[in-house]
Amino acid sequence: MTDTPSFRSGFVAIVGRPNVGKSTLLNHLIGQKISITSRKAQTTRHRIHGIRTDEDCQYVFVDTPGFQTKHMSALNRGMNRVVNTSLRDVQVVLFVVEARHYDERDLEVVKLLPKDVPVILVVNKADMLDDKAELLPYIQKLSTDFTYAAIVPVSARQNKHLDTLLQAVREKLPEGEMIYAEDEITDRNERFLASEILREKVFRFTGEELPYSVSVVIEQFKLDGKLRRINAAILVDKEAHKAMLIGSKGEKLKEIATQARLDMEKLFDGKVFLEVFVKVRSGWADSAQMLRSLGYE
Ligand SMILES: Nc1nc2c(ncn2[C@@H]2O[C@H](COP(=O)(O)OP(=O)(O)OP(=O)(O)O)[C@@H](O)[C@H]2O)c(=O)[nH]1
Repeated sequence: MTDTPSFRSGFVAIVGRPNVGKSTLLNHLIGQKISITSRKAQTTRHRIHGIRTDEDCQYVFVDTPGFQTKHMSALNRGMNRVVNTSLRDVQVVLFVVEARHYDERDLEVVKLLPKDVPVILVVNKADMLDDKAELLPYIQKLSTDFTYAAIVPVSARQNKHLDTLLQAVREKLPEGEMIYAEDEITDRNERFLASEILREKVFRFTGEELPYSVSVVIEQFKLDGKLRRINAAILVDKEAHKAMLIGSKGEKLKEIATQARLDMEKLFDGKVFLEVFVKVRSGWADSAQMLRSLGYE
């Protein structure tokens, strides 16, 4: 008698301090770019579900924002709440750290790890170690801070050992039916994806000059036949930031909007008419109402 493995499914949260590679990991695990990565820390501010359906398992990933301890504005407090909330209803937590750097910011996240949900420690960027023998003592050190269900070194960027990771996750998921239809990749709509793309361009074209409090709001998203008409606002908290974004003769904003439009057209597979405004909103990062309107509860 052959023993076919039973189907398993469940929710998996990805947590870790900024810049450890959570978005990269998610993208590679689900094989499609839905969450935007950037070299600038903390670009992921929303929960994103990514779904991977294999023959014997469906993984529903929850991507949580980086855990920011440096600037505790209302925005960041909101983000910490998102981290907490997203850990409550999952079956497995992936705690991502870097192969080389482990500091007090990682320990802040350790404090949030649930005791009643299996936590798998994902040691990412293993490709950065010249000598792989460094891994073992490093892992030993990390495992004294928490009782992990498994520890898996990977390279998200190079797609290394992701199969091992998926296997480790599957073992911890309960037997059950598919949660989402097979062709659903993300539960985020085009409006959200448009704002993510624009936000990525803002960070890319302004480098380190702009603070993290910059935000993007899609004010209008209309389908006009096959054309998508999108009006977006980039919210900044100082006139100086507005000038920085607009650039001399509006060159920078034009470049940002053009690159964003091209990416949107590729993703939506259709023409996009994109208008982008820059607005100054003083003290917005501390406005509870603003947080709500951006989807943070
Ligand atoms: N060398 C190496 N770099 C990686 C790997 N995975 C991610 N990176 C890089 O690390 C940087 C941060 O990656 P992200 O995926 O944006 O990190 P994140 O944890 O989602 O960051 P936040 O959104 O700030 O929380 C990017 O420049 C990635 O290309 C990896 O396996 N190896």
